[in-house]
Amino acid sequence: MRKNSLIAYLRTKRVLFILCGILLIAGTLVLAFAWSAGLIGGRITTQTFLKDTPKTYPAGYRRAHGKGICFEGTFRASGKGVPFSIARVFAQQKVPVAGRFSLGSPDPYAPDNSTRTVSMALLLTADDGEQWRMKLNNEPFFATRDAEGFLKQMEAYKPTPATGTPDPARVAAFLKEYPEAQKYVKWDATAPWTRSFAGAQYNVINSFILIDKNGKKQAIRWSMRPHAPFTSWSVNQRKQASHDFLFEDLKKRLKKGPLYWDLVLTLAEPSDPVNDPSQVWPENRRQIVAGTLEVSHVFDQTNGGCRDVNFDPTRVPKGITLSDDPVLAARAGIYSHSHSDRVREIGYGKATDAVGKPKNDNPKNK
Ligand code: HEM
Repeated sequence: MRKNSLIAYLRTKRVLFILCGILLIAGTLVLAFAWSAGLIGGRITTQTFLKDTPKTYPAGYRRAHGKGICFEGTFRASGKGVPFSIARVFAQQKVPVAGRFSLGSPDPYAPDNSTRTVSMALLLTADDGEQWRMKLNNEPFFATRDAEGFLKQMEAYKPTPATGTPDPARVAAFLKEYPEAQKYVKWDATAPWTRSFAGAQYNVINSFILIDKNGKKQAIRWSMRPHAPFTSWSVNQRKQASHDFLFEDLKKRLKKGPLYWDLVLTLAEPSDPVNDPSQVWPENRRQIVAGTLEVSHVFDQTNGGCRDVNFDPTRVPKGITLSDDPVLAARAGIYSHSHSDRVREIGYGKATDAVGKPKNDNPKNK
């Protein structure tokens, strides 16, 4: 081989070698992105939690807790939270609150007797500009120790087409993998259903950490405890209840005057699990009433207000931080996706009912 053609040959080899290297790196990056987006390898991402929901109802609605009503109110701090946290909300006399009551069902047209889950979402804005957002349910605990368990629970309890009921073998396999969910199943089967938003206690379920002025940390959970007494309905009363019974009841009560809930902080002992929302803490834990929420009036969610808010529970003010509860961490991403999807649908004019236009007038939105 002559010298020139040898050099040309080696150059071609080098170019090929470099090209292969570039392709290998690019391929690896594409695969890594696809894996992290959950497109290959069956990895669970925040999108996995939302994949089934958008087609079941019109655009612009929350992917869960679709039926809701906005409210405004005021939080009055008692001052008893101040020794535990520098968050301004614990000291400020009057904190404005924007909120939302909802049903757990994703369907914005669900009848009020179709689910036992009722919820309260809050956004407190203190005078130092710090916000505290939260979502609370009337359930006292989460079914599973992690968010993947929630997906598996949904899957296991899906009715089979043949019988219209869940497959007992799938349920048994789920309960074997997540034995802690037995507690939730029992609660779900036996606890009375609330007959009013006003008398329900709303629980944060995940754990958070308070930080005081010396940097000392205290793990907590909290509840909004109603001043109105809890009322439940019999199975018959529930069956016969009107479609919007709970929302109508709320409006009627508010015509007579405001409704109140105490913000009750429960302080963890060092032995209490803060990273597992399926585990309740012993009943004798110290509790502090850090203030009282007054709800003064409600208004339709189609008119804005709470409609476009993401009550992301990981948006906490200075003086409160997140625990390492994996369900809390997973929720942030799920809520962000649900929020950006629905707000995008509204922004691009795809939503009709969600923004108060005639119901289902655009078949593309179904
Ligand atoms: C892995 C578990 C969970 C999943 C997949 C999930 C999913 C969702 C989704 C997609 C939304 C709609 C969010 C939006 O568009 O703004 C939502 C709302 C909500 N979630 Fe969850 N959630 C989970 C756990 C929880 C827990 C533990 C609680 C109770 C503490 C909770 C309470 C709520 C409430 C109250 C709302 C309605 C908030 C509002 O009115 O804007 N969720 N959830």
